[in-house]
Amino acid sequence: MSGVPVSSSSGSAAASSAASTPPLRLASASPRRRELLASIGVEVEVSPADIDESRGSDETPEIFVSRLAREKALAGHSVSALPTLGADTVVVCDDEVFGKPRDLAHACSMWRALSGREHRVLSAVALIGPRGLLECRVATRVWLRTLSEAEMAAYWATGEPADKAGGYAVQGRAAIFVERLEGSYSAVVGLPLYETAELLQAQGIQIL
Ligand SMILES: Cc1cn([C@H]2C[C@H](O)[C@@H](COP(=O)(O)OP(=O)(O)OP(=O)(O)O)O2)c(=O)[nH]c1=O
Repeated sequence: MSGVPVSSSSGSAAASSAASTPPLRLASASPRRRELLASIGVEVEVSPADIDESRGSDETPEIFVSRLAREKALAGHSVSALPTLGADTVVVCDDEVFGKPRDLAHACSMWRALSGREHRVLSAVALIGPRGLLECRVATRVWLRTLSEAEMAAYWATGEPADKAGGYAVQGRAAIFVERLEGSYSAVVGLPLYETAELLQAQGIQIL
C-alpha cells in the first residue's frame, strides 16, 4: 500500500465552514464514499461531478485514477467555496483497467480475468481546500477465488456488480469470493479512510 500525499500550489482554493454547514463537499455520486466519510464522523454536502471517465492511450492506471479523482474535485469545487473531495477507484489486472461492467458479458470477461488470482485495486483521492490541492493514491492487493460460470450468472442477477469497479463489491455478496486482501479495505470500497483523514487534517478539517 502506498499513500503519498502530493501537494500542488494551485492556491485558488479558499474555504471556510460555518458550524451549521458541512465541512466538506463530496464530488461523488457514490453512496459508499458518503457512508465511509460518515463512519469517521465527517458530514458532507453531496454534489456528483459529471466528467469524462475515459482513459488516455498513454496513461498508466496510476496516472489515470489520480487524474479522475482530481478532475472530479475540480469540477465540484468550481461551484462551491467548501473544501471539495473527489475520488476514483479502479481494478487493475495485468495492466488492464476494469471500471464498471456494461452488461453481463462484460462482467463475465472481467471475472474470468480476475478469477483464482491476485489483482490490484487503485483508489485515488483529491482534496481542494485552503491549502490548495492535496492528493493521495492507495494500491491494495486482492485475491479472488475461482468463480464458476453458474456463480457469475447468479452474482450478476443480484444487481450488486453493476455500479462497482471490476464488477464486485467486497463489502457485499462478493465477500464470499475474496480470499484475502492486503492493504486498505476502505480503499477497495471506494475511499481510503486513513489517508483521506490525513488529507482532511492537512486542510485544517478537524475529525475528532
Ligand atoms: C472493487 C470495489 C469497488 N466498489 C465501488 C467504489 C466506487 O463507488 C465504484 C467505482 O466507481 P467510481 O467511478 O470510482 O465511483 P462512482 O461512479 O461510484 O462515484 P463517483 O464517480 O461519482 O465518485 O466501485 C465497491 O463499492 N466495492 C468494491 O469492492
